Amino acid sequence: MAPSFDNGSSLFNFVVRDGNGVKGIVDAGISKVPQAYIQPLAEQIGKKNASKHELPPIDLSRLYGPDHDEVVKEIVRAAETLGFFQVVNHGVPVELLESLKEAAHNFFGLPPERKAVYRKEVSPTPLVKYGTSFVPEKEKALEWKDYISMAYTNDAEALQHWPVECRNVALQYLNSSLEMVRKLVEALMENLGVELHDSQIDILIGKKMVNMNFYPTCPNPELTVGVGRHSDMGTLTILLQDGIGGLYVKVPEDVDMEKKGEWVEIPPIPGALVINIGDMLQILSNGRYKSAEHRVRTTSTKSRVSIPIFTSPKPTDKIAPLPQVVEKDGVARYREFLFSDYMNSFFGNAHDGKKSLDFAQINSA
Ligand SMILES: O=C(O)CCC(=O)C(=O)O
Ligand SMILES: [Fe+2]
Repeated sequence: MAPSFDNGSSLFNFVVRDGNGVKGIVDAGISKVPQAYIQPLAEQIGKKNASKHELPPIDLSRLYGPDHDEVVKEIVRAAETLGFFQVVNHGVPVELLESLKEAAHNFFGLPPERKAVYRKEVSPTPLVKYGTSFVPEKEKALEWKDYISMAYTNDAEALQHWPVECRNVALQYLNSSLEMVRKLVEALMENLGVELHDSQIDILIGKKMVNMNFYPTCPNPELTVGVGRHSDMGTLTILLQDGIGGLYVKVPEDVDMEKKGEWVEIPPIPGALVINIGDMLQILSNGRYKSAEHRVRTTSTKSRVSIPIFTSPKPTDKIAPLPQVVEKDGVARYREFLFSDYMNSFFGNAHDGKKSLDFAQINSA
C-alpha cells in the first residue's frame, strides 16, 4: 500500500529510511508535493528570478599560449566577484559528458532496492553513499533531490566499489578533470603572490568526490527547491549540468558588478563545465575569492541531472588564510582549524546560505 505522503513520519520512512528517495514518491504518482517539501516563502524560487548570467565561457586552451595572462585575469575576476564561471576546452572529452548524464539517468532509473543498498547505514563501502535531500534530519523542508556520492581514494578502489552503472565514466571524468583543476588552483594562487609546487597544490585538492544529483520532475516547482541556498565546502567544484537549467547564483552585495544581491541563472552551455569557488578557497585567500551562494530550482517538465566533482583538503589538514595574503592584508579574517571540524560543522547543519563560513570567521569588533 502506498504510504500517506502527508504524514511526516511515514513520508520520512519511505523516502529517507527505506531509500525510495524523491523519485519514489514521484513514481507513486503524486499530483501535488507533500507538505514536507514545501519551502518557507522566503526560500521559494519564483519564475521572475530568471535573469541569466551571460558571460561567455572561458576557453582554457588559451592558458597554454600567448593569451595566458589574459585568461588568468578572466579566471581571477570571476573568482573575486561571482565565484562561478564556465569553461570550454577543459580537457574532459565532450562525448564523456554525454555518457555521464546517461549513466546518471541509468543509476537513478534502477529499482529502489538496488540504490538503497548504498544508504549510508548499510552501504557495503564507506566510499559510496546514496541519499536524498542534504541533511533530512535537520531540515525544516526537504530538498527535491536524490544523489549518489563516490569518494575517491585510488583508481583500483573506485573501479571495485563505485556502482557498476557509473564507475567507469565517473572515474574518467575525475581523472580527465584533474589537470584543469590543478591549473585553475595554480593560477588563482599565483595571482595572490603565492607560488605552490605541484605537491602543495595536491594538498588543497587532496580529497575528491564525484556526485551524481537527480532532480525528479516536480508537480509544484514554485513551492520547492532542488537544492537550498548554500556554498560548497571545499576548494573548487567542477560541475556538469544537463540542458534543463535551474542553477542560480547570488551576486554578492559587496562586489563591483551589476545586479548586486540578485540571483542570476548559470545557463547550460553544451560542452561546457561550470566551476565554482568553495569555502576553502575563500578562507585561504583571506576573503579575496568568493565561495558562491547558489541554489537549484525544480521543474515540472523533465527530470534534471547534474554531476559535480568536489575537491577539498583532506580531513586531517589544518587550514588557515595563507600567511603571504594575511601579511599583505594586515589582518587574518579567518582562524586556523582542522578541516574535519569544518566538515562536521558543514554536514551537521541544514543548508543556510553562506553561514557555513561562520565556523572560521574572525569577527572584527
Ligand atoms: O545541480 C546543480 O546544478 C548544483 C548542485 C550543487 O550545488 C551541489 O551539489 O552542491
Ligand atoms: Fe553546490
